[in-house]
Amino acid sequence: MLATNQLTFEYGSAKKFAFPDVHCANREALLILGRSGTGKTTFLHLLALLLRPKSGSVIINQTDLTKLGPAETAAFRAKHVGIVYQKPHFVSSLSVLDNLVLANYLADKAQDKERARELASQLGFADHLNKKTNQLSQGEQQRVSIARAVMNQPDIILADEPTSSLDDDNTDRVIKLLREQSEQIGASLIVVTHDQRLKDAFENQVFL
Ligand SMILES: Nc1ncnc2c1ncn2[C@@H]1O[C@H](COP(=O)(O)OP(=O)(O)OP(=O)(O)O)[C@@H](O)[C@H]1O
Repeated sequence: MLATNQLTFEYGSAKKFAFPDVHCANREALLILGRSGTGKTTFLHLLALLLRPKSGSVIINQTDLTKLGPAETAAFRAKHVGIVYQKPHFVSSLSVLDNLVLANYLADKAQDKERARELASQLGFADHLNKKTNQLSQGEQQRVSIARAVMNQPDIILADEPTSSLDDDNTDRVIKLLREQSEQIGASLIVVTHDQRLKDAFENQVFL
């Protein structure tokens, strides 16, 4: 479960944001829509406490993330939050498999190569596990990114514009995979996007 309460943020005094309150229960999905520049990435980064709000709270399960110190926040995020970034960030010197188990390492968990292989076959990139990530197409990298986000069975999955560079077929596929994965592990799924194609795929929507 994720809930926010009266979140505000500033990039200096010229750029101020007051975000609407959002709530997303376990197994629910929420689409946050907004045009370019309305603060979607900023909002997603506040939900993951990658940015610290000026005021307000971010509650995940029973924990108010804004009350945690930096080290506790990083540990909480690694264990409980899976993030699919707008542009996938991988360690380019590592294989796809090692990029996946890196998520275990960062969450202080045992490396689970079996789960990585299982996710790779579910998400359709099992043949690429030993390749470097830059040898994969954009659509394949996006699927690896989803697998990495769910490696630790997080409570919350946050996805930033996961479909903006994909064609219609891959867009449908990525949204289906995100929804299936979040339902399988009982997570809350929050997607921020300007991609109007996603409007029909989500019942719960908030506009920034
Ligand atoms: N580090 C920063 N310092 C100052 N201003 C910033 C910074 N990051 C973003 N902004 C500004 O804040 C606003 C919101 O940016 P943000 O990236 O959150 O928007 P967005 O809705 O995700 O946009 P897009 O859909 O184009 O990715 C923009 O006007 C941007 O220029």
